Amino acid sequence: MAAAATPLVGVDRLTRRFGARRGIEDVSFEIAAGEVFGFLGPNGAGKSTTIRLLLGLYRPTSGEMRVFGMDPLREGTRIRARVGYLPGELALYPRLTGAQYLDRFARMRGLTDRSYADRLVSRFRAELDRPVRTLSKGNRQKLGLVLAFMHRPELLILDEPTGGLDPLLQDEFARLIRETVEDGRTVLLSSHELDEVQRLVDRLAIIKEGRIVVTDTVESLRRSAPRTVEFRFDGPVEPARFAGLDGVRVRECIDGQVRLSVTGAVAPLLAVAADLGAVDVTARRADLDELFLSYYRDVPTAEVSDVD
Ligand SMILES: Nc1ncnc2c1ncn2[C@@H]1O[C@H](COP(=O)(O)OP(=O)(O)OP(=O)(O)O)[C@@H](O)[C@H]1O
Repeated sequence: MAAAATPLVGVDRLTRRFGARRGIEDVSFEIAAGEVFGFLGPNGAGKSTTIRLLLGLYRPTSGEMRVFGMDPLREGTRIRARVGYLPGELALYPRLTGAQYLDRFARMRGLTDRSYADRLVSRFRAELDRPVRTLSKGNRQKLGLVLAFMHRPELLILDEPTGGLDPLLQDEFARLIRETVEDGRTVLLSSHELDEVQRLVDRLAIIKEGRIVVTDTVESLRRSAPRTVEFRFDGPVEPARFAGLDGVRVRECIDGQVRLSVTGAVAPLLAVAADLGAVDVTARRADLDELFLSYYRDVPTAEVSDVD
């Protein structure tokens, strides 16, 4: 999906250093209204730092950013009033109960109609009666989600949202995300888990060591992701016959069994296989795992080692 003329979130060459330490470097992306945008990267890549900058909680070293057309540094309070934020590390006062949290957040946000909040509580089976210090990680996360969504904010910023949720609640969360965008609202979802991101988002940026390495739609990334193709022959074959083909990488060649990673056209490959007398073929649907790992490992896709 192309970003709208005025993106809801716009980040341009944003850099934040912590003394000599890297935070993020030259990060640029845009999020259009109504989009679910994924921010994917390994631990320490810079996801939380970017989010904190967008919320006006950190001052950038250099670069530009806008949220709802406003500058987070000067108008952070106004921005935060329109955002539902689930931090990666949910810091809650240990003695307060979930119910007390809900009351406080409702008052702070001037929320008089609590019916949506109540529905969220029952959907996520959030425990409201116990002090939060006695809650498990998953139960704290459920409370955090209710607090982030309860006032139907225009923009949800969710840092590692499904950590600790069981599979049923992860499905419930996926439904909530879909409803949120059907409602015309926008979601920025940060995660280090590809599965979580590819299931939920339209477009994503992969960040590594503080820099964006790719920004694209999940659909287009999937199209460019390598497929695994395996051929079986009656006897040993020469792998060089395959290795010379464009977009083909030989991952394994043992006796008559050849396993390949294929990103290019398949016709030349099938011609070689037919010429060598292939007796069987299996092909696996392209998934993002190998592509994703290639970005994580910082080697070109064609050089990725076996990930199976
Ligand atoms: N307040 C800080 N002081 C010093 N360094 C910091 C601070 N906050 C972040 N960093 C550094 O910035 C880099 C990016 O960290 P960040 O927390 O943004 O990563 P992340 O992608 O959110 O990781 P994770 O998935 O583990 O939460 C790291 O090298 C981290 O050590």
